[in-house]
Amino acid sequence: MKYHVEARSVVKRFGPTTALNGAEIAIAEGHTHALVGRNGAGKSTLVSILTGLQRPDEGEVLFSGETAPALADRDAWRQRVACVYQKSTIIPALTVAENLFVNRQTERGRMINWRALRARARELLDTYEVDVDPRALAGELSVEQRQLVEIARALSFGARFIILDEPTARLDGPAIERLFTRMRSLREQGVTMMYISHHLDEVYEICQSVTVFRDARHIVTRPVAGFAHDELVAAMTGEATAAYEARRRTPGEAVVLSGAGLSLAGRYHDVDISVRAGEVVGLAGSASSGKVGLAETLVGLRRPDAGTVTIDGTRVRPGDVPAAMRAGLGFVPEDRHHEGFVPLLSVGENATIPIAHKLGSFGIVSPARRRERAVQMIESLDIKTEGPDQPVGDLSGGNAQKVVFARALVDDPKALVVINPTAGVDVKAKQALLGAVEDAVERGAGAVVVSDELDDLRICDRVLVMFHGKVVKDVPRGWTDHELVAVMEGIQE
Ligand SMILES: Nc1ncnc2c1ncn2[C@@H]1O[C@H](COP(=O)(O)OP(=O)(O)OP(=O)(O)O)[C@@H](O)[C@H]1O
Repeated sequence: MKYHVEARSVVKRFGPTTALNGAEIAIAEGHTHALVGRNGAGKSTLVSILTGLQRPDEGEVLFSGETAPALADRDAWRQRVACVYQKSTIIPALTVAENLFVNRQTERGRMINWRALRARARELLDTYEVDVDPRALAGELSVEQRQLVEIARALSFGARFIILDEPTARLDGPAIERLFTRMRSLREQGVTMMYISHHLDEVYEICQSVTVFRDARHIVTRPVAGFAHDELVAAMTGEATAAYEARRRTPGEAVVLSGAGLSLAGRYHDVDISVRAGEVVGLAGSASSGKVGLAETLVGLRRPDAGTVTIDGTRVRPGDVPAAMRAGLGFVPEDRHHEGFVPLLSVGENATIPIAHKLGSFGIVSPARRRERAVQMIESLDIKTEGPDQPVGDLSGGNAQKVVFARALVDDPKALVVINPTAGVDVKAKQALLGAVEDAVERGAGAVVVSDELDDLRICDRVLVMFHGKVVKDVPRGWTDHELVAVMEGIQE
């Protein structure tokens, strides 16, 4: 078989952590090949090595049988491989055209000709059938449009190998389908792709072959056809894993979180929501439904144009996160990179921010108590880290998400709001996080779970479905995927 890309016996260490330990991958020409594994298995580290951003301590990378270029030769790497990361590399303050030609605007030292730049951008976008205005500011694009611009930019350097690192994590159902259609057409044109995802159903849908990494090593490579789901999960986790069983409970009477008459222009209109102690309420809907905006209002990240938010009996000042937390809120934001954690602070410091005032007298935090609490959280959420002193910025994506979760739970919240709580976490960790929400609810909290994932919504006692900024249906437990999706897409009320 002809391999487009190979990594052989790759070792990569970060201090005491061995992120890759003799890891291998070989991707056949023209294949869409999945790379899966638990959080911290070494997938992103392999991506950084396959894209020439990091040098392996041992081992080698080959493209079409030839040794990879020197790290400093960025152009040579760009011609061989492109990567669409979950986190955008697009510069929001620049236009689409500028982003497409960043670092290559001037040819032979000439002044930038803006008109020509836009025309070239238009041509490039047309070639790859991307319907985006080259004059638009990149920061105003949707996640989907931004990814398409990144794919077009990647292909424009001539790369025939694209890595997609969790590309669907922030896309809704229809956008995922459109991405898959595009991937199929790229494959027909002979483009080779490596696809990283924690959604195994996507792996079965779009990939032909799959490689499993576990604990920094290659475990198996097989065609996806005939690779049973249970077997794949067992290869990832090293053991048989049963499906998560949502628990049954009877919600109490007391309302612990409510929003009344909430409106925010362009997002949602005149919404009432009320969550009782011991109850999990889901919020579902497409990207334009307003569900994330509503949740962000409940936690104080957004100030509504009208309406009130009450947490555990306290009417909180709109748009004031600390006030909401003082009233008893714990939350997991949508974008962990912005509002979730402080990368330079340690795991322990991040996880205990909300209780800093309780860990010592006179506002001075006792390091021993912080450490003790942090160690408890690391154990209970199974966070893969060197220890509480490691900066969160060094953790793998899924493990950083668990730290954000730890922070949300550390002060025993009365009201818990989690937005796409399991984004980027592996199958087993997903169960641990959903279990942690159910535990908090059993201790008397009320929770709101906002998610694009039907699996996350299964723990909900009821799901409020939003469509174009309105709550259109209150769906009790027992729904089927098909029924819920139909309501979310506005097909059925
Ligand atoms: N810059 C770094 N400094 C220290 N440790 C690091 C660094 N980058 C990665 N690691 C460690 O290497 C290991 C592998 O991380 P990597 O990000 O490759 O995992 P992953 O498989 O991509 O996980 P996820 O599914 O959570 O994204 C982890 O234990 C991580 O903490």
